[in-house]
This record gives sequence, structure tokens and C-alpha cells, in this order.
Amino acid sequence: MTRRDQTVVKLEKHIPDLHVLITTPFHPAYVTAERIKKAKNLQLLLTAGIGSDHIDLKAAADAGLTVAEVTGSNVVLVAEDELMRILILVRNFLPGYHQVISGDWNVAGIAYRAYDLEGKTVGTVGAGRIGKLLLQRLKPFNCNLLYHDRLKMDPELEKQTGAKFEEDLDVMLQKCDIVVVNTPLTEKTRGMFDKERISKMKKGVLIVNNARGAIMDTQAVADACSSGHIGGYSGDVWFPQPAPKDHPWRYMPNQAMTPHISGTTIDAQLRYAAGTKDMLDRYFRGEEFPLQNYIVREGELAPQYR
Ligand SMILES: NC(=O)c1ccc[n+]([C@@H]2O[C@H](COP(=O)([O-])OP(=O)(O)OC[C@H]3O[C@@H](n4cnc5c(N)ncnc54)[C@H](O)[C@@H]3O)[C@@H](O)[C@H]2O)c1
Repeated sequence: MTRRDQTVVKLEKHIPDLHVLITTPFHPAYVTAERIKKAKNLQLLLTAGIGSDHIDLKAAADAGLTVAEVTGSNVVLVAEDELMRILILVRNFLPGYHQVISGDWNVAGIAYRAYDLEGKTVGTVGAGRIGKLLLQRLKPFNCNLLYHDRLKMDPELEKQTGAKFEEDLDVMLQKCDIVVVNTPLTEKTRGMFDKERISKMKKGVLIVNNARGAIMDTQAVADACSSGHIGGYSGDVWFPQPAPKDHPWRYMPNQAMTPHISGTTIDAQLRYAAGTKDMLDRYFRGEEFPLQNYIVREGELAPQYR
């Protein structure tokens, strides 16, 4: 039994006693409807970070629980990480690194698929906190910036970043050399990138996904990387997590994957620890949380999760 399994077994015993349960976005889908049912005293589920899809949010809402996260605590670092992954893919960086490790030297073997970022069309699916920060960071690279979201962003920010709104996701995707995913995992975004949608994207498209692994159809991504339809795929989120040893993304060509690390700098850990403590203090004092932190409140899911 792994250490993680032992922890789950220990926690399982205490479910009926819990009033508050704090989890991280790195947990697998631990907070299931079945466990929520057993947790007769549970009132509050806190996510120490951003992304509460490891919780059955509908079951939590039906049980009258509050679900809150530390909104905004780890966004800058994820946008920075996305920019890094874009550059790693565009410049075909990793094969060069591997040449060094293995004692090789073959410039042509890297350069034949290395490009400038300047002039490329980059689209973000989701332009919330992270998506906006990414667009701001991409601005000086002189790309054509596009975004698709449920909501149009503030005209001032649109002007500042030069990003153009695309109402139709598929229309935007067909224009993009690089696509970055920045939506939460919801019933609407689960499996959003399936075989059919990927097949309509530009041949050789680069995809960065630090949002959630299950927004992708795992096998469709692996197949498209193998065929070359996807020219490169990078991200830190997988389905399931932790990724099993035989997960196809570990073995597909042209990937630059890591474990779930983009939101976990020391700076961010301090922010989400402080944010979690602040909400606990407020809970014990009977005070409200900052409005933006609520994912489920009084039986209602936040709008983007409905
Ligand atoms: N890898 C990591 O370490 C890490 C860290 C932080 C956040 N995240 C992930 O990134 C996600 C986004 O974080 P954020 O802080 O930018 O959230 P946010 O709520 O500020 O932004 C999400 C955006 O997605 C849009 N959206 C939601 N559903 C959509 C749909 N169906 N179609 C189009 N747009 C849709 C929303 O309107 C919103 O603008 C989180 O939910 C989490 O899953 C990952």
C-alpha cells in the first residue's frame, strides 16, 4: 500500500467526524458523492489552491456544503510556466537538451522543426485570471493573440493586450499555431478536445495545457502527437493523477510534460497557505469569505461550473 493509500484509509475512518476538510488540487477525485454522504458533520470543503474538480461539486451543493478555494493564489506562476512551455515547444528545446545528456551534437536535428514565436497566432481557451496574465506576457512577443471565453473581457484589457475575442471555439482553433487551455474542468469542458476537434486544428499545432488533463481526450492527444497532427504538447496536468507508469502521454513523441508543478512555487505555497488559514479563521469567527473564493455556496455552484 502506498503512503497516499494509507492516508486515505486513515481519513476514511474519520469521515463521519469531519466538520472541515482541506484538500489540494493535486488530490485524485477523493471527495466523492459517496464520501460526502457519509460525512454527516461536514460543513466546509477548502481547496488549498485553485481548481476544485477533485470534489463532486454537485453532491456537495446537494448536501448544502460550502466549497471554497484560494482564488488568485497561483495564477502568475502558471501564466509564466505557460509562456515557458510555449517557448520550449516552439524552439524544439527538449531534443537539444537530450542530445547534450546523451553526448550527441546535431544542430540540424533540432533546427528542422524550430520556429520564431513572433508572428505566430496564439489562442487561449479561457481568458480568466491565468489567461489574461498569459496574454499580457505574450504581448511583447508580437504574436497575433486570440481568446475564446464565456465572457468578453474588459475592452481596456483587450486594447492593452491586442487580443481579439472569438465567440466560436472551432473558428478560433482553426486559426491557431499555438493553443493554450485556461478553463476549469467542468461538465462543459470535460473532453472538450476530442478526436474530431483536434482533427480540425491546424496540422502541427502546439498545445499547452496546465488547466486539467481531463479537458483532453487522452488517447486522441497521444494519437495526434504520434501522427504529427499535434506538433508538440506540453502541460503539467494529467488524467488520472498521479499519472500511472503506462500513461500514453509519458511515451508519445514531441511532448514536454511534467508532474503537476506549474502552480507550486514557494511564493505560491505561501499565498495559498495564508489564504487557507484566512478562510479557516473566518469560518471559526462565523464570517464570510471573499466572494470570489466560493465555488459552492448555499446549494449553488459558481456560474462557470453550472
Ligand atoms: N496546473 C496548475 O498548477 C494550476 C494552477 C492554478 C489553476 N489551474 C487551473 O486553471 C484553471 C483556470 O484558473 P483561473 O484562475 O484562470 O480561473 P478563472 O476562473 O479566473 O478563469 C477561468 C476562465 O474560464 C472561462 N470558462 C469557464 N468555462 C468555460 C467554457 N465552457 N468555455 C469557455 N470559457 C470558459 C471562464 O469564463 C473564466 O474566464 C483552474 O480552474 C484550474 O483548473 C491549474
